[in-house]
Order: sequence, then structure tokens, then C-alpha cells
Amino acid sequence: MDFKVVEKFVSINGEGRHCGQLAVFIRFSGCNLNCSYCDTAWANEKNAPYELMSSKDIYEYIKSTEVRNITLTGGEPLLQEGIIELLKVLSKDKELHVEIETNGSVLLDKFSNIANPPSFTMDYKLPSSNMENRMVLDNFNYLTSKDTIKFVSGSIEDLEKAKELINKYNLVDKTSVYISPVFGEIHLDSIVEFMKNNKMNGVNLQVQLHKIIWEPSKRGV
Ligand SMILES: C[S@@+](CC[C@H](N)C(=O)[O-])C[C@H]1O[C@@H](n2cnc3c(N)ncnc32)[C@H](O)[C@@H]1O
Ligand SMILES: Nc1nc2[nH]cc(C(=O)O)c2c(=O)[nH]1
Ligand code: SF4
Ligand SMILES: [Mg+2]
Repeated sequence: MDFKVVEKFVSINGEGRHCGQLAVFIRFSGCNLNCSYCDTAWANEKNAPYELMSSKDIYEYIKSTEVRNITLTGGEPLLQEGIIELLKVLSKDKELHVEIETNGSVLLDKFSNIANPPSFTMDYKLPSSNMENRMVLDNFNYLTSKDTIKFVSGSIEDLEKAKELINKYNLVDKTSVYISPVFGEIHLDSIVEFMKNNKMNGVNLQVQLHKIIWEPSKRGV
């Protein structure tokens, strides 16, 4: 099975629990959603240039970098045909730590059954994404302490919804919880005020580090 890979690169992970650590990124083409703020919409266009890589090619590229954190992203990685086969290949190498960025619309059940499963960083798409009606709420039951739920927030309405879900599903007790601004869309201090006013203990605020280090639209970083 060959995958359409639009980018592969080594950088520091700018998001999530391994923020600041080196990671190898594999970005697959294509997505089933169309978030209002998507910073990677180019990867979802039909004519986006890609290279075809097999699971073996991807594994060999990863090993050639000598970097042990892997981030599979996109587009939507969990909709790639053959992704389970790739996850099985990667899971056999106990030196690697595999993280998958996923958009909350794909049920996680069949991916968490793999031996030595990857860590999921799952977005819940909030109202300002215009994609909230695509969220699979059952996914809250599959997230564990090695996973992360991320609420990318562009408005106070988004923050209100994130708070409601964090409380309703006891997310802080189940998994790591992050709030991240839609880049440039919301004042960071208003997020902190919101967290203070709502006593959001255990929730992490995170800004995409790579957009501070490099020009925000730069690719391959
Ligand atoms: C490009 S997506 C690819 C993975 C998957 N499709 C998803 O949405 O999780 C990777 C991450 O970037 C985040 N993201 C995309 N555009 C953003 C923006 N303008 N500001 C902040 N985060 C953004 C997404 O919410 C997601 O957490
Ligand atoms: N440096 C860097 N870190 C990232 N973490 C998650 C990313 C993504 O696009 O999924 C990303 C990205 O695009 N760049
Ligand atoms: S789900 Fe991810 S890749 Fe797809 S449009 Fe939304 S942010 Fe972009
Ligand atoms: Mg990105």
C-alpha cells in the first residue's frame, strides 16, 4: 500500500505534549473536513504534489533521521488507506514514539487495539471551525493518559464549549487537555482570563511554537 505524502521533515514539535522536542513529521494528503482556520489547506487540495511512499519507505526514512518522535499528520492521517498496516510496522520498533494528529471525526476504536498503540492528539473542532457537527463524541471514551485532546479556540464561544465538554466528560482525569488559539485570532490574555475565571485546573494553554520561531506560513518546519 502506498501513501500520498505531501511533506516529510525533521523539526521541533511545535504542538502537544512533546512540544519543543525533535520529531519527524510525515504529512499525508487529503482531509474529510474543511476547517475555517486550517493552516494546511494546501495539503488537502486535489492537485497538491505528493510522493508515493510505502510503509517500508516511511519507516526507512524515519530511521535515517535518527529522530525517535514521529508525528503523523495531514490532512487526516487516520483516513489514509493502509494506515493500520503502517502503525503496526512502526509499533514494532520500541525505540520510536508515534503520535497521530487526528481531527475528531474518525472513530478511534480500531486504532487503539494495536499492540503498543500510538498516542493520539485528537482535536475537538469547536463552533468557529464550522466542523463541529462532524465530531464523534464516542471518541472521548477511547482517549487515555498517553493521549491528548486539543481544543483549538478562536472565540469566547469556542472556549465556553471547550469548558462544557472538559467538565461533562471529566477530560482532565482521563487524558491531557490543551487549549490552543487559532493562530492570531484571539488574544492570549483573554484565554488566560477565561481559564482563571472558570478555574480550569489541569488544562494547558499552548501556542504553536513553530509559528513563533519561523514565519507562520512557512512549510517544512
Ligand atoms: C493541520 S491539522 C492535521 C491533523 C488533523 N487533520 C487535525 O485537524 O487534527 C494539525 C493541527 O493543526 C491545527 N491547526 C490548523 N490550523 C490552525 C490554526 N490556524 N491555528 C491553530 N491551530 C491550527 C489543527 O487544529 C490540528 O490540531
Ligand atoms: N513544527 C511543527 N510541529 C507540529 N506539530 C503538529 C503539526 C501539524 O501540522 O500537525 C506541526 C507542524 O506543522 N510543525
Ligand atoms: S481537519 Fe485538520 S487538516 Fe482537515 S481541514 Fe481541519 S485542520 Fe485542516
Ligand atoms: Mg501544522
